[in-house]
Amino acid sequence: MVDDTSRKRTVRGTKIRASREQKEGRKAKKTLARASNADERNGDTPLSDPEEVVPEPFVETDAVRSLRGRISGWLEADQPVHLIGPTGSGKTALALSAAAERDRPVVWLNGDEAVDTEALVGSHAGGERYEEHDRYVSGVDKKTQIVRERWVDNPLSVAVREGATLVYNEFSRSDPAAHNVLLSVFEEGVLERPGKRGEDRTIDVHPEFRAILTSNDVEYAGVHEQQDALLDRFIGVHVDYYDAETEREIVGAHVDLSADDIAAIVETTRALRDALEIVVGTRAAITAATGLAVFDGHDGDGEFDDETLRRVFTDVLTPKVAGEGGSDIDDLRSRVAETI
Ligand SMILES: Nc1ncnc2c1ncn2[C@@H]1O[C@H](COP(=O)(O)OP(=O)(O)OP(=O)(O)O)[C@@H](O)[C@H]1O
Repeated sequence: MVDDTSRKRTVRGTKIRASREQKEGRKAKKTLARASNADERNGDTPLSDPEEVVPEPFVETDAVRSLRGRISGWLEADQPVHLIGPTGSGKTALALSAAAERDRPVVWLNGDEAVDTEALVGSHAGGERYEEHDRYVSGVDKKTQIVRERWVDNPLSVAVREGATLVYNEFSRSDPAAHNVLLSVFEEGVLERPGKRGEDRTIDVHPEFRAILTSNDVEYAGVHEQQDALLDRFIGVHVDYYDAETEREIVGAHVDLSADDIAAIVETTRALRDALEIVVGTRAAITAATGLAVFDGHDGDGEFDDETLRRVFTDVLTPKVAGEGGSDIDDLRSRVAETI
């Protein structure tokens, strides 16, 4: 019977070549380590394939194609594009369609009060303690304690590094101070990661990185005014409501109603848009159509009766005035009734 102690001694004294299995194992471990580093760096930021972000449905009329052509042209000219327009006019759908046209991954970011520099760029996710065991030579177990600072990149860093198209929706809802890091991205092609320690504190902007930002017109409540120095670096494309034909096609693509019904809904939407001070976007037309498809309410001639149209449009638009007192809702009801 072989004495265990002596076997260890013998083995320790012999130079052992790593077996093929050991080599394969180490290679696999390295691959895994690389993959998990990438996941870690990307944090929760998904990199979408361009075809995944195509809005569904997406209607392309001359008006839509012309706007998207302008956006795509400016992106090709390496200019960040800022889509500005009223709520529900189609900015997000256009931004995603233009992003999908580029054959690059897409990173999505939603602006709001909570977005600060860290949320854009990344942060330390705490220290991670792990033990490294060296069992290369059987019988020898060398342990080393390593504490590694984990840094997790957020959407801007991921997009800049990967050469993605960043779609930054409702950009003007975020605190303008958070956007200081954007200046050097667009001006010098460098992203600084404040808070990051070590040599890779900055990232060189990938040549294929592009940004499409969307904002409601600045007069809308709750929107911060962004610094001029930054706005100056964007191309501004105004996205107004589409022409009636495009709106009809859009509403018809979303809701299964007859062409006559869709035409009546779009005509009513556009009349209310002109008559009321509140924003009556294409989204409102789609929502009204969704309701009308359920409530029906056709008269003897097969047309929507006015009373049903009034009720549905009042319900759709009430959230825009609710909270400002009951009299505003009464006012809305009578203005809708006058228009329809
Ligand atoms: N070309 C299009 N084809 C199909 N649907 C569209 C198109 N453009 C806009 N829409 C639809 O119209 C509605 C409003 O569009 P979107 O959300 O893009 O507007 P927005 O201007 O980004 O709105 P908000 O300012 O509220 O974010 C959505 O339901 C969207 O799907």
